[in-house]
Amino acid sequence: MIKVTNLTKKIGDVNALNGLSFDAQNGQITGLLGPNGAGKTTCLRTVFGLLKADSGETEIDGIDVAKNPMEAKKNLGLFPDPCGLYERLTPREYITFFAQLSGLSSVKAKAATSEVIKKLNMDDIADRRCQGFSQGQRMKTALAQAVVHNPSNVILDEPTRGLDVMSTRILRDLLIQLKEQGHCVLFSSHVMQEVAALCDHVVIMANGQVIAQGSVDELCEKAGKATLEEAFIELIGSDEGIAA
Ligand SMILES: Nc1ncnc2c1ncn2[C@@H]1O[C@H](COP(=O)(O)OP(=O)(O)OP(=O)(O)O)[C@@H](O)[C@H]1O
Repeated sequence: MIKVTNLTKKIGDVNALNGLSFDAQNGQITGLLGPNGAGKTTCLRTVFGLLKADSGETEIDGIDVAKNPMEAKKNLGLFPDPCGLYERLTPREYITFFAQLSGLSSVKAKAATSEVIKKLNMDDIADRRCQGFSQGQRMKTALAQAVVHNPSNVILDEPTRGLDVMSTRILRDLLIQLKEQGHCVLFSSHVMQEVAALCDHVVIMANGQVIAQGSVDELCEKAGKATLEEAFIELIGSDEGIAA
């Protein structure tokens, strides 16, 4: 479970986070929606401990990220930019390397890597160098890296940006798999259909604050609209955050 409470973060003159509070539960996919500059990336970076909030708390499974970052991160996987894989490594080498960085011994890292490769149906590419991989193959490798240490929580910042239809479908299926295994999945997106199709809980934010949150149905009901896209526009007061 991920819990952020009253987070504030000023970057330069901008209040990127302005008293942000929400929970993301285990066994659920939670979507962060908001217009450009709403604070989604800043929020996810703070959750991962890459940024330090000025005030407020972030907890991963009850562990305070600011006070106990190493312990908190053991329970957290961050889906990296799939373009940034080490081209000369095979997925098996790459995933094992990150498993060890997460604190697993060499033997346990190898076993965990074999397991995640099987789980994500990657046996056919596991021992090829990443160079030349398709976008879908890159994504699977990146996701395997994020979940190899079996974290209970996974965060993804606009994971389907730039992906083709097939790769997007692969990623969606993987996120549903994680949810069904009881993980807490938190991701940001501008794609309304994706959020509506995948998310159990949606947090709409603007100006570093939560504007509204709930299930897609609850948000539609609150806004008096039939679709999430219309509800978003009504609640935010503009259509700025919707992907073209
Ligand atoms: N390194 C930085 N320097 C200056 N301003 C920053 C920096 N990082 C974030 N900000 C500002 O903080 C605010 C929140 O930015 P953030 O990237 O978190 O928004 P976002 O919701 O992820 O936006 P987008 O949907 O466009 O990716 C914005 O006004 C942004 O310009």
